[in-house]
Amino acid sequence: MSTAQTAGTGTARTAAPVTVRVPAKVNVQLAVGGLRPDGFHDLANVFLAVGLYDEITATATAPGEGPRVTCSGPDTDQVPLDRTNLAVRAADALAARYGLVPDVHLHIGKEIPVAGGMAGGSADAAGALLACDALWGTGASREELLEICAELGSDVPFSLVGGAALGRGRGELLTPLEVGGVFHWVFAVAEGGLSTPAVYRECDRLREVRGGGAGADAVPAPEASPALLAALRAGDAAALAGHLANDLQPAAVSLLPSLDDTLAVGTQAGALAALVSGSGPTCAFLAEDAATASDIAFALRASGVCRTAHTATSPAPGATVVRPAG
Ligand SMILES: C[C@](O)(CO)[C@H](O)COP(=O)(O)OP(=O)(O)OC[C@H]1O[C@@H](n2ccc(N)nc2=O)[C@H](O)[C@@H]1O
Ligand SMILES: Nc1ncnc2c1ncn2[C@@H]1O[C@H](COP(=O)(O)OP(=O)(O)OP(=O)(O)O)[C@@H](O)[C@H]1O
Repeated sequence: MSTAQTAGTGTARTAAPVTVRVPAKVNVQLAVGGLRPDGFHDLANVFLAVGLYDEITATATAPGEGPRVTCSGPDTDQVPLDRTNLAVRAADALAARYGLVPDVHLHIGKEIPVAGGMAGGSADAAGALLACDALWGTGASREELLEICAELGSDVPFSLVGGAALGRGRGELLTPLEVGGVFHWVFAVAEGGLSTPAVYRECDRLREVRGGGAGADAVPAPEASPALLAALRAGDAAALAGHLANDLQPAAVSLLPSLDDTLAVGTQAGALAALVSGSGPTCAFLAEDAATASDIAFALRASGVCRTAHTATSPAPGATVVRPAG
């Protein structure tokens, strides 16, 4: 047992470490509208949580020590271990709201690719928020947690709620969606990452070039596809395959043209459909069943077009406390 000191009240409590598991996401539809004055784009963002997880463990440290973060997993060297880490920013934000000193060690067990378009940093932020809330006994409401999530990043609210949801605004305003079955996926992880702002900038640049300089006014308001939402509701993989769409895909491919080869290999190996996940460079392949997903992952690994490939199913639950068991 360790001791947490809350600066706001000056009282010491004993608290066991808290571990939270948080899923990755794939955007089954990402409709990108025009550039807003605040630098974000209006979206119709259909999020689906997938069963690839980061685990965030929050442990109380000595009073006055401040936050500390460590990370384990294949991409550890690309994760910042200072106050810019999104998990630390989440702990800082919760502590600031409740007048506490964030004396906490956050350990990230990382499975989600870094800068891969699967909301890995966002997952860590949502996980750290929930873990610190439990560790410190702050008892923040769901609404308060969602508000802090939205301040931390556009994808962070979805990492907290999981399942499937339509994200409006810059992606932070969520409406839960019904999912009628299990979907089987393969994710091809690229060597290196892509910067999300750079991919949005490239999307704007391509639109300018292809629209003959017509600008943001020519971009239609983003709308979720009713046929795609119906396919999700029905749990119908073949129908969903026909409606997967990502407006950021041309930009990601423009920045990393080898993604076309990755998409082709997975498609030839039997995927129902292939697309870039969010801002990329991870490529997502929808498969008919678990056996086909394994075959596609094997073909992708053997081809050398990606660093590795994972299979996973969706939907997956949002951020969940796994230790201490509830
Ligand atoms: C590509 C997606 O992953 C799809 O879910 C998200 O839209 C990105 O969400 P995120 O990584 O949480 O992004 P944020 O941390 O909120 O924003 C990072 C940067 O991405 C760009 N950005 C992000 C969201 C949005 N709706 N429009 C944007 O243009 C902006 O340049 C912003 O400064
Ligand atoms: N806990 C964290 N895990 C990973 N990256 C982090 C974390 N905190 C900060 N970062 C920084 O954020 C950048 C983006 O990482 P992240 O894994 O969130 O990208 P992403 O999955 O493409 O994001 P999204 O899909 O939400 O656009 C990294 O390059 C890294 O510098």
